[in-house]
Amino acid sequence: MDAAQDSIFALASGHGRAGVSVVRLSGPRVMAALASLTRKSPPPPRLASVRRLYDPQSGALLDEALVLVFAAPASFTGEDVVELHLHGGRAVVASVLEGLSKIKGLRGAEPGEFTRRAFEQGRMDLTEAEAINDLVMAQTAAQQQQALRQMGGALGRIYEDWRQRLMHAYARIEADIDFPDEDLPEDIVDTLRPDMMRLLDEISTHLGDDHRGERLREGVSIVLLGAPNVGKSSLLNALSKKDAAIVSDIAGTTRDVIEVQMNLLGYPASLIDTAGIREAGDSIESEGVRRALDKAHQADIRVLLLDAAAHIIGDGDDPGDHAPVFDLSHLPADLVRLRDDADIILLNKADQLTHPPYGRQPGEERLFVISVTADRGIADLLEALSHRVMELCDVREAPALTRIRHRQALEDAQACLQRYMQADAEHRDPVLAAEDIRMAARAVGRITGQVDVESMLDIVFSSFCIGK
Ligand SMILES: Nc1nc2c(c(=O)[nH]1)N(C=O)[C@@H](CNc1ccc(C(=O)N[C@@H](CCC(=O)O)C(=O)O)cc1)CN2
Ligand SMILES: Nc1nc2c(ncn2[C@@H]2O[C@H](COP(=O)(O)OP(=O)(O)OP(=O)(O)O)[C@@H](O)[C@H]2O)c(=O)[nH]1
Ligand SMILES: [Mg+2]
Repeated sequence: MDAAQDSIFALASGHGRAGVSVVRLSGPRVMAALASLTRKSPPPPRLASVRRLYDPQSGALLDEALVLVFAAPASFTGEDVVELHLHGGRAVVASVLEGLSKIKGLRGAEPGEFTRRAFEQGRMDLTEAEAINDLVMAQTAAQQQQALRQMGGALGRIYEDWRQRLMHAYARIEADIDFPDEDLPEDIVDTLRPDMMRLLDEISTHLGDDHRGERLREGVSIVLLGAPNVGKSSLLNALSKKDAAIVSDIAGTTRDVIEVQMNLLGYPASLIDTAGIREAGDSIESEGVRRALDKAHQADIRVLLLDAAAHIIGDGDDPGDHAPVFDLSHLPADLVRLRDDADIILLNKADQLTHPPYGRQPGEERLFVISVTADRGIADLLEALSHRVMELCDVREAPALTRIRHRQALEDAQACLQRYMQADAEHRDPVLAAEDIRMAARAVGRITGQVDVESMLDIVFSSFCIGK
């Protein structure tokens, strides 16, 4: 039996205790399955109906459920769909899933298999299917908005427009090769050049978005770095308002990477605490330092923490004195090596200074004096971080590119078009020009799933939840 002929089922709602749990079924056998579960004729499509459910083998009563039927093709998958809205709970759900697995022609669904069927039935393109998963995974409002835009087809329409223009150009070159028009000496490849130039521009602009859409989908990483004992874990806990990391006055407390998810003004970030960087005492700590540096290299935003008292020249002991002057010249060697101008620098434990100048330092965009334990300067810092996160994933030209799969396909298309543009007019072979355009069209078509996708569907849908 062809896999698409199987009927599938899965728990579509969350696991565990719940008010209602939804088990969804899709495929040609689901109406028969419903009959053997309810021992009654099915309710009419789209009319919510209460039914007792029985185990198809033992006949034991399993639940009193709300049943919904969607007849093909007017359903989410385009196939016959049955939904069982169960009294939530582990035993009820388990017994119903168990009952379903005893019915011939039915099997548990793979991750993303419902949405995959919707794609295979032509109810949506691949970018829309991916957006459904993004919507499920969305943790913040901005991610939700981006997923909804893509789910509505905004991204797919751009790619499909590009593919159509390429196919059109390809057809014209092919026609010219097959039926050269002796009266028109104008070279078709030259004629198409301005169009293809414009298309190449559009693709390049879309690619040159600094990964904003991808970062919005994945979240911005903020890594806290510094020598042991400077207060990195304390800061993680303060910013996230969670007791996520162990704090102690023993240098070398944190040895592993600790990550908390944050929602900053609707934008997603992961805040990452790391082991203090120093010549490590033992092999566990040195592995911790290695992981810290690893995270530092992948970070979107690096926050370097220093002990304010250790980096000060004259701390303004006399009340009339100027603000203290900080000297950042003696940082740990590893920090010096990776530091750059975009890094945020924090001078912590400023409560130990006589006249601490809390907050952002005048004339310095990224230098903050703070005290985590005294809660000074933290609100300013959070605001600055939020602003930076927003900058990093605020898509100016919506809809934006949202995943590496799309980026790679567009880079392929871009390379083909560049080859087409660069070909010397004198020595151009129209057959090769046509091939460049055709390859560009194929690359773009892979994004929406127009061409060449069978081999990658497993990869695309495996990151989905079971039941979606
Ligand atoms: N209970 C339940 N809630 C759900 C879903 C579901 O499958 N079941 N969805 C998914 O997981 C989403 C809704 N998606 C859906 C999309 C289309 C159709 C559907 O039947 N479409 C028909 C008829 C449209 C109409 O009535 O106007 C069609 O397009 O032909 C159903 C659900 C979110 N909430
Ligand atoms: N006075 C003062 N002490 C602080 C401040 N922030 C943190 N501390 C203390 O400094 C010590 C070390 O804090 P942690 O947050 O564990 O430091 P860490 O940078 O994570 O240290 P490692 O995990 O060892 O790298 C603890 O005793 C904290 O209470 C501060 O602003 N002022
Ligand atoms: Mg720590």
